[in-house]
Amino acid sequence: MAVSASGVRWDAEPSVVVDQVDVHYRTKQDSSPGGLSGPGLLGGIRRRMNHSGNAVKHALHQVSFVGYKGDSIGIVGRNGSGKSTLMRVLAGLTLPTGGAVYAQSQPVLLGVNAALISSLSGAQNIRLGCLAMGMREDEVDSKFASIVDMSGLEDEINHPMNTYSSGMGARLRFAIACAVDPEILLIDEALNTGDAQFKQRSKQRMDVIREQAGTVFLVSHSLGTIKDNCNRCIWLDKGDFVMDGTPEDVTKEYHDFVWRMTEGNKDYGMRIRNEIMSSRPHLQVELLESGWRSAKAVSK
Ligand SMILES: Nc1ncnc2c1ncn2[C@@H]1O[C@H](COP(=O)(O)OP(=O)(O)OP(=O)(O)O)[C@@H](O)[C@H]1O
Repeated sequence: MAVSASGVRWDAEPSVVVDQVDVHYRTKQDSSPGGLSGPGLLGGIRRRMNHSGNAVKHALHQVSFVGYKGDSIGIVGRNGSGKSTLMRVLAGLTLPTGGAVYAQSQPVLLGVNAALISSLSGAQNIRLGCLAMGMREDEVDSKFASIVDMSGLEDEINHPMNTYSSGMGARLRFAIACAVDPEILLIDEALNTGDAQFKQRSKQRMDVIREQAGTVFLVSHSLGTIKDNCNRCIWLDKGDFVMDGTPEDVTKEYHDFVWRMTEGNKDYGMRIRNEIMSSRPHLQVELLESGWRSAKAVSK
């Protein structure tokens, strides 16, 4: 599927429309003598504080894009760029401060911290996780064997989860999240801890979701993982939506940017980043007669 610079396509059906989403976090400042609100730093801090003295963090700023059925969208960006926040907004776990998200079905978030209980066995956590995602007891029974198979934990499934390595835990969480056959699956860094066999299995599972006209979002710091698993990539930086395009194009620009920021000229890096960002057409979300939303690209 072709991906234009605006990310808008007419040959595919939208599954998620993100319309000018802002997320601002408010955090209490440390008022201790050595804390950030100390007098020497007041000038810099005040600009980012609201009148109650709380710091305001702009985790996402006017983020707009459309996810289509069959898309597997990689999300890249430096630490603190807003990738996990975007996943949480898509899953409905964090409410946007502004803007809106329209999704054709409930997105399922698979995070490294998915709420399983470490003192329980893998088998008990499969039941717990599936019930928590809304499956019935009989559905859990019928899918149990395939979840164990997907997790690759046949021998360890009755051991407590706190005896698992991080990769084994990630495999179990992935297998549980996939069991509900989500149309929209959000994966936050979970694939990075798995071994080669798990990476192969998870890729196959993601391919099946896409083939069934689902949409996968994949947050990863591994550009290889993004290129191997995605047909499209979004680059976030400090809450800004910088670029949307093919994984090859976006990861190359992002890689060059990171190199400039760490090894080269930061001002030049930021200038190129801002130029890429401002060359992106503006997305205008439209309400269709069907009640659903679509989007068109308009020049700024
Ligand atoms: N619950 C929170 N309260 C206050 N600030 C938060 C909260 N969650 C995230 N932030 C801030 O919002 C910004 C974006 O965080 P987020 O976790 O979405 O980034 P990220 O791109 O996923 O980072 P990483 O690559 O390090 O996982 C960061 O500056 C972070 O400090």
